[in-house]
Amino acid sequence: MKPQMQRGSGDSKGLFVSSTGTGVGKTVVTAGIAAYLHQIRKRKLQLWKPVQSGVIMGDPEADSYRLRMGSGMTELPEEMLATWTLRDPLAPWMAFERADIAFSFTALLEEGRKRLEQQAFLLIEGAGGIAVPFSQRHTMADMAHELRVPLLIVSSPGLGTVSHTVTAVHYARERGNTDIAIAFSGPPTMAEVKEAEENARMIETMADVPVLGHVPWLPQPDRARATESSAWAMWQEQWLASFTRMTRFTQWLHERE
Ligand SMILES: Nc1ncnc2c1ncn2[C@@H]1O[C@H](COP(=O)(O)OP(=O)(O)OP(=O)(O)O)[C@@H](O)[C@H]1O
Ligand SMILES: C[C@H](N)[C@H](N)CCCCCC(=O)O
Ligand SMILES: [Mg+2]
Repeated sequence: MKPQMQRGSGDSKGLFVSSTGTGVGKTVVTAGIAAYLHQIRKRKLQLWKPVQSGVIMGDPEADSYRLRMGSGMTELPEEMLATWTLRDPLAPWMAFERADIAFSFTALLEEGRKRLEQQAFLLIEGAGGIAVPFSQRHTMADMAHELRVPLLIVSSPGLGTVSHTVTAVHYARERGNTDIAIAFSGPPTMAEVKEAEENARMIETMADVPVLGHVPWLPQPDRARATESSAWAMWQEQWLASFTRMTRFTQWLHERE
């Protein structure tokens, strides 16, 4: 595997978490990485969801809510976490259009660069998969590239993942990204260990990217318990107990902190 670092200017550090599609596990993985960097590594952190759609602020289903509670960074106001919260559950391009909002990619990048300058590691969760558009011209991959941060693509461990993941990596590269890794997220029922390992090997060989491992399957507190900080504390404790043993993943993170 070629070591390919993609870094912001100066001391800016961050990570863009994307995926092969929507609903694969970006929020769970981003919250889990944040809990690890914040609680175990004691790293100064910022969390950012540039655009979320299909929710309202404060809804326990909103990514901004789940990132804040899942990371344990409850001192962060939820409003700081998400720049745009759009009602319609659509790709940002169409969600902006339907809400009659004139979206500016340049302004979003400016905000990203300011956030990167704040002497804290910036964890960004994209919306949907890697090719999801903010606008006619710009996608999630463009944002990761423009901000010069490494890209983590969350994908499924099971049948179908090889084509989805290899395609996603090729697309990300075509849009300029060089430092790319994969994390599997999915229930144990989705793939036997042997199958997930074989899928990882095919992806690594075909796309020349590291597959950092299969994160724990650990459902977050449901809507009924989403306001209970003890339920989130238990989720973090269980997540960290498993995640800290994923040495390939944690090593990859340490090299980019
Ligand atoms: N590792 C995991 N453990 C437990 N549940 C998971 C895991 N990964 C994904 N899920 C579940 O799968 C669903 C989708 O996950 P998640 O919301 O993290 O996806 P996403 O990629 O962030 O979606 P979006 O594109 O809407 O932002 C959720 O119900 C979530 O709880
Ligand atoms: C509403 C959903 N949860 C996401 N935030 C947006 C997903 C957009 C997916 C667009 C697509 O790939 O077709
Ligand atoms: Mg999400």
